[in-house]
Amino acid sequence: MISIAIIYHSEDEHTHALATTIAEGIHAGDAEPVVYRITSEMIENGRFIDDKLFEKLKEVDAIIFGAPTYMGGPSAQFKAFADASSPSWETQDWRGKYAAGFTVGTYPGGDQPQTLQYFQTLASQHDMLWLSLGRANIGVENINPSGTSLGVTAHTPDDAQLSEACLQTAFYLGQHMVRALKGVWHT
Ligand SMILES: Cc1cc2nc3c(=O)[nH]c(=O)nc-3n(C[C@H](O)[C@H](O)[C@H](O)COP(=O)(O)O)c2cc1C
Repeated sequence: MISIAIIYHSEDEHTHALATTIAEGIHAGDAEPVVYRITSEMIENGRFIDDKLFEKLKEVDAIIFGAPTYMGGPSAQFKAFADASSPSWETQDWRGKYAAGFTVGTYPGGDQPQTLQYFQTLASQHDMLWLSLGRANIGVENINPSGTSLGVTAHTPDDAQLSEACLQTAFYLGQHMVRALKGVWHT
């Protein structure tokens, strides 16, 4: 069975809600999500350490990265994970796997695409294949309201719940990744 890792950090549950919804989209496509939440407690002296995670990531077919946007980039907790992927980079363990990303910020123009650009750079360092959303709204209503092609962006004015459109975009990404891995593209 196709397995897709979702590796993310979330403090206040918004990124977590997107991760959960992406996992539902993966399930709906008849594939297995491997969901892993990075927490601050996993980081000691600035270093994220979990050798078992990196062993597991060798086996999955794709990795989807997620983090809140903090000061125009991914949160430090996510960055600690990314830095800890350096040994996997040395041996190019993730080469040829698909990658994608999602993020949340307070403001509609809160620099969320910068976070996605960082994820894309991380994926490129690992020689992964970036899965964009393209024009994800073709034939599908009420998704990707920001029109961001790099991945899923959401915003949470006044710390409110995520909009239905943001959640549907996350669900779409999960399904989209499964379709990409099966080589069956949405029209
Ligand atoms: C240190 C810090 C920096 C932040 N920087 C940004 C930012 O650059 N742009 C933005 O739109 N929101 C920013 N936010 C808001 C968070 O992205 C927002 O609260 C998000 O929902 C947090 O995700 P979470 O609920 O998964 O923890 C920042 C929040 C914190 C705590």
